[in-house]
Amino acid sequence: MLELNHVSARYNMLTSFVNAVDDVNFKVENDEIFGIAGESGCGKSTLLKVMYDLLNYPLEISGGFVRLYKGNSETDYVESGKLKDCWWKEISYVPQGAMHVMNPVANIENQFFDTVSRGYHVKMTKKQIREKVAAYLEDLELSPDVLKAYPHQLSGGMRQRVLIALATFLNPGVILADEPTTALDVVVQKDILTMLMSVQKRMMNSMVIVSHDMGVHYQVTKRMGIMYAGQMIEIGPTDEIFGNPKHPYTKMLIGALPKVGDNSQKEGIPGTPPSLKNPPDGCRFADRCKYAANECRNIRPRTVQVGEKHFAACLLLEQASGGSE
Ligand SMILES: Nc1ncnc2c1ncn2[C@@H]1O[C@H](COP(=O)(O)OP(=O)(O)OP(=O)(O)O)[C@@H](O)[C@H]1O
Repeated sequence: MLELNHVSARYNMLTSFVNAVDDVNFKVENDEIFGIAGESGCGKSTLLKVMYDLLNYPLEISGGFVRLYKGNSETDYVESGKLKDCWWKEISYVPQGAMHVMNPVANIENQFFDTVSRGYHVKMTKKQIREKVAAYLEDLELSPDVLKAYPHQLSGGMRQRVLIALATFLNPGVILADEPTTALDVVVQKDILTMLMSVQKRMMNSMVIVSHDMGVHYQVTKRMGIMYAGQMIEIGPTDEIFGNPKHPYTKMLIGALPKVGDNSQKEGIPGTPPSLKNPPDGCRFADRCKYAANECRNIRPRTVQVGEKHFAACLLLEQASGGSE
């Protein structure tokens, strides 16, 4: 299980800050696929990096923490700053762009040797590792022949599958995947999503998928969060987000999706999100929201419960509910 406790993060540009993640608070349960959606630049990838403790300059945590629980324990955990010790074995990360993250001069077998040496503290011979890796690849319906290949010799889809195999080989409790299907054609996308789902089903771990593609969330995730301008503005079961969205932004996002048999003209969302260098004090969506009242521009909305396991941050919903978090 992974818990985010009022997490804020920013890029330190020396003369200013880009406040890419603002006060994000949620848990990813064991044995679930959780999705994070939102338009480009809203902070999805930054949030995933913070969840993995991949805090390279200029990115820094400016508030809160991430807590990674080991196995099913509620008392054995590690927090931001220490998560690196758990990389590969307890938590792993499939970054965007499989080509760029693999070592171009190492064949896939050597990349597996590397992974094992970073994640396992017990000694295994190369022969033992080779056998284990080959068996794992076969389980994932990947030919062990890929082990001899270099990344540039594989297709985009195959590289992504190998990356997922690498990230999941040591059976981590949490897997984070950033835009795992971007830049792949639809048939390959389907293969990748099927692979992720089958890995999760087998390991029964927590998986977090970041994607701007709502179709990916609809097909794969059980619960999801919608980000807007660095904040998590709605979170709930995926079928509720699609069937009964509450936040005006989510409503517009879902309303803009094409549906089979619906020939009506779809409306885009007018305007652009605010700058994250100097975001407004009130609701960050107010300038684009057709329901916004004057006070929405001044008062920061609190997160309120709007259904079973369903939460949204909107002043109008807060007023309607009486305002409990
Ligand atoms: N290295 C960086 N230095 C400064 N600002 C950055 C850096 N990386 C990202 N940002 C800014 O942080 C904000 C959030 O970016 P992020 O990449 O997390 O968004 P995203 O939702 O993942 O977008 P996309 O889907 O386009 O990747 C954006 O305003 C972006 O310009």
